[in-house]
Amino acid sequence: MLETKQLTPVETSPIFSKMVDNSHKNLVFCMDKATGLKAIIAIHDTTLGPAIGGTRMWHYRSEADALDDVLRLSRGMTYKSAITGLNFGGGNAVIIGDYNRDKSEALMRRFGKFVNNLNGEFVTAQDVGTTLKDMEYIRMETPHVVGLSEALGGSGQTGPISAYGVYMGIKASVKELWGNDSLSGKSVAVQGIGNVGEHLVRLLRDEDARVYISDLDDDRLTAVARKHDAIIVPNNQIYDLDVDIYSPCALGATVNNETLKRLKCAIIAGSANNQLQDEEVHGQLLMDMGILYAPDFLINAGGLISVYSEISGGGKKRALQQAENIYKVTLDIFRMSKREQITPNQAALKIAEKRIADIRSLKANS
Ligand SMILES: NC(=O)c1ccc[n+]([C@@H]2O[C@H](COP(=O)([O-])OP(=O)(O)OC[C@H]3O[C@@H](n4cnc5c(N)ncnc54)[C@H](O)[C@@H]3O)[C@@H](O)[C@H]2O)c1
Repeated sequence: MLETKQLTPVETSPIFSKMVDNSHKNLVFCMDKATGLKAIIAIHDTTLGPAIGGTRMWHYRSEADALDDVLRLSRGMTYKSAITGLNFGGGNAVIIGDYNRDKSEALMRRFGKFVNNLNGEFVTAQDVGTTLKDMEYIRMETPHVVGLSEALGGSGQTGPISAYGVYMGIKASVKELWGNDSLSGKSVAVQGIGNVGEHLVRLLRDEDARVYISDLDDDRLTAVARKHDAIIVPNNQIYDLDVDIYSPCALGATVNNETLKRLKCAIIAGSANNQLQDEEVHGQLLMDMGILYAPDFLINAGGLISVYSEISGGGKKRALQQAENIYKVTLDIFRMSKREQITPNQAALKIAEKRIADIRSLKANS
């Protein structure tokens, strides 16, 4: 008789448990010694369509941080598409490295080959640390890239339309709190004046809001302050300002235990993905503190709307109309949040998850 040997249980890998936690579908690790490429592609959900998401290049403190970022970003993309009514799933990619020092044509093209191997299950676009030029390099290796320059038939920079969507979300939040949506005389702290932030500053200043700005790039700060008559504040003081609105437009997780002790605003509404360090904990804390939070994945969907128009052929006018609709959806979310006594983030997730579940069952039964 064969002796059966008892196998010792395999220690649970933090990678797999992290995938299980948020039901991720696929995770691809991309490595190329010749170009120094180290990247991770995460596919969260493809119920509504191919997983779409940016490729971010960032000097992460650790590979674990990069993994956490890509898992959170890809999940956010699923809900962003779902709540905006687009037929995309959610995915994202991160390239680990300093975009000023480590980027090259060969590295981006090698990354493009990894994207191509996924046969269209993942479609990528520009994000923090990548440019339209990088998208052109990726396009040399795969058709599964959007947000190309207008000269190449793409929809061009997504910053302006993303900023417009965020502006709509801010106006809806102001209407919810103060009964009318005028920004004249309102004070806004914009953290990060990059592609989205600068356009947002312009829209806010056009409506006569008082705008404070911070960024890591001093030259850019001076130029934007001069161009739009905005007030520069040192990075570490942005959370202490006595303003009506805090608008995070740099990186995520800036709403956390530390900053919540300092923030004095009535509204948080910005473009950065994953602004709440912990959705449940900090979403609830904001509600308890009486700070109105406009869900990031809802109001920053302008860029996605823009690249969707590139694929669907909807055109700029249609994309602008869809971005304008963020105003109405944001107000609907606030109403649902009040009615059901849940946070605005939970309300937005509930609507997005319902759409995904409905379409999943429609597909299963057809
Ligand atoms: N570009 C889009 O269409 C789009 C769409 C949706 C969401 N977003 C998100 O919005 C945010 C901004 O996007 P972007 O395209 O403007 O990026 P960007 O790289 O052009 O600009 C980001 C800016 O933030 C600054 N910054 C970084 N860390 C900072 C800090 N700690 N304090 C102050 N400033 C800091 C950078 O110096 C840079 O100027 C990102 O989180 C991005 O994921 C962008």
